[in-house]
Amino acid sequence: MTALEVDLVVIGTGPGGEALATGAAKAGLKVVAVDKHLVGGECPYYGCIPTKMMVRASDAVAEVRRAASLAGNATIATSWAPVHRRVDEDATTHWDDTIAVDRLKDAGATVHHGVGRLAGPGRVEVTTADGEVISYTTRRGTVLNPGTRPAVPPVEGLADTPYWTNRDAVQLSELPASLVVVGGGPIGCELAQVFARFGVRVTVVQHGPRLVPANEPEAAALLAEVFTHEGIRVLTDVELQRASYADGAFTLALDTGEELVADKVLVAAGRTPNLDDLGLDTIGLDPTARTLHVDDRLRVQDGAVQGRAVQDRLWAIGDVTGKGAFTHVSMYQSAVALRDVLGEDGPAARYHAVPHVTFTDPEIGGVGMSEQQARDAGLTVRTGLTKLEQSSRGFTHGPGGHGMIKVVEDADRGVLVGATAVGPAGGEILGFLAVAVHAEVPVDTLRTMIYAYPTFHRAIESALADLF
Ligand SMILES: Cc1cc2nc3c(=O)[nH]c(=O)nc-3n(C[C@H](O)[C@H](O)[C@H](O)COP(=O)(O)OP(=O)(O)OC[C@H]3O[C@@H](n4cnc5c(N)ncnc54)[C@H](O)[C@@H]3O)c2cc1C
Ligand SMILES: NC(=O)c1ccc[n+]([C@@H]2O[C@H](COP(=O)([O-])OP(=O)(O)OC[C@H]3O[C@@H](n4cnc5c(N)ncnc54)[C@H](O)[C@@H]3O)[C@@H](O)[C@H]2O)c1
Repeated sequence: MTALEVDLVVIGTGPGGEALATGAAKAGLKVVAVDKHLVGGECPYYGCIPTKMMVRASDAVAEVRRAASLAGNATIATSWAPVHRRVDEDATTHWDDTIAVDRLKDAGATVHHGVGRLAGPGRVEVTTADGEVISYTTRRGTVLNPGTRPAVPPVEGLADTPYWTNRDAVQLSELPASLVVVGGGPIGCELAQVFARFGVRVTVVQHGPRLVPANEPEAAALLAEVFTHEGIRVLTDVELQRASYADGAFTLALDTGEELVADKVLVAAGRTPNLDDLGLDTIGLDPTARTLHVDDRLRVQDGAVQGRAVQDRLWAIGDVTGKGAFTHVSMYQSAVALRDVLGEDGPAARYHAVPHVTFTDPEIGGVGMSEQQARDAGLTVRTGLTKLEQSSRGFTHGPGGHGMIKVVEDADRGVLVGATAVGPAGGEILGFLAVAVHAEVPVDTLRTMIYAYPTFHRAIESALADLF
């Protein structure tokens, strides 16, 4: 075993870990970054980037189909080949991270492909891909950014079938004729719509009462309506009881008595945090935990003792902090933690205005609290809602113009604490609402400004007028 001393070890290079390692190395620290798979993490290779390329393609298909009622005959002979090519070549360079590794090395970091584990306070053990074990003592500390992997629900027989996860779904070169998507969260919904628009017969099995449950129920209802209209079968409040695979077909038994038969099954039923093989027990933390407690500088806390760091100089960022499993949260935390690592001043992390967008069509953007969360927090809540179709822009847009704006006000303070924007550009409209929630802009100010006509965002004015 080789023993070395460095300033900082970053275990896991998701988007935040990669950025933090780069920043620390550029600032002159001796940095080691270790990833057991690809530098950059889930987002560029199996998550955001490839799936948004797929979404872009399926939106193009939908727009061609809508053109018929707007501009005359248009037909499209869909092909998955260009989608696969873009994902394979442009997005992931064949799932090869050489460019990212070189970028990190150019910044001055040492990069290992291997597994990093804590080995007691201030110590990290790295087992490289070729079996070498290096023991690092860290002068500044360690940053944990291990991310998550797909969770597999404990359904009888499922583990023995060749089910897909998001990792398989983004690598497809050909599409199946039929697909069951298990899970109606963002991954399940984005991919269900993509594949359906390319001609796959899709059924979504969601064990909760609605799709995309992290969003307002009105948004979920609208999405279910659009899915049904597009030919996607949406089953909510159903439990998958058994799964089997034989002769090239999956059979899924539901608690309703129905048996679904499909060519493929995509499991998109949540994520398992990569905390179980990180050596957390060597510093007194529970390796079976689902999240790591962090303070507003991302220092890992002893969950049992309020305000006590588990050890000096251990940070965690990204999905495992439980503050929102999004790339922008990982990146935001990365910047806050980097300042702390470097001993620089700057704003602490706040999460009152975390935005999120599910890139279905319509896009579902949300920021801050839902109405229910605001009520549960004991706020005096007023809400306002307007349908996009009732706005001039929604009306002129015609097909594909479904959407809504919902705003949630803390009436005692007269500020928005949450908002939802659903529509063709829901994620972009959300930007306006994110500023309002983040900066706590008074509702009176929002009500008395000028909204360009006829934009989608002008519907925000109507939602504000509806507050009661
Ligand atoms: C299909 C899909 C679509 C998504 N779309 C979006 C989107 O549109 N927008 C958005 O904001 N978010 C999206 N996300 C979520 C986003 O990918 C994650 O929030 C983001 O990657 C941040 O994760 P992270 O920084 O926690 O780490 P991850 O990206 O999960 O990376 C963690 C890294 O740590 C490595 N690692 C783990 N344990 C060890 C260890 N012991 N030693 C060494 N290395 C280790 C892993 O190999 C991995 O490379 C999507 C996710 C999926 C799955
Ligand atoms: N556009 C985006 O920002 C985006 C896109 C995709 C993923 N993500 C991130 O990745 C995370 C993981 O996404 P996800 O969709 O896998 O997880 P999720 O936890 O958000 O949703 C999974 C869904 O599966 C359902 N489910 C769980 N077990 C089930 C079972 N046995 N049968 C049927 N349904 C079951 C749950 O009710 C839940 O609604 C998300 O929380 C999100 O933060 C973000």
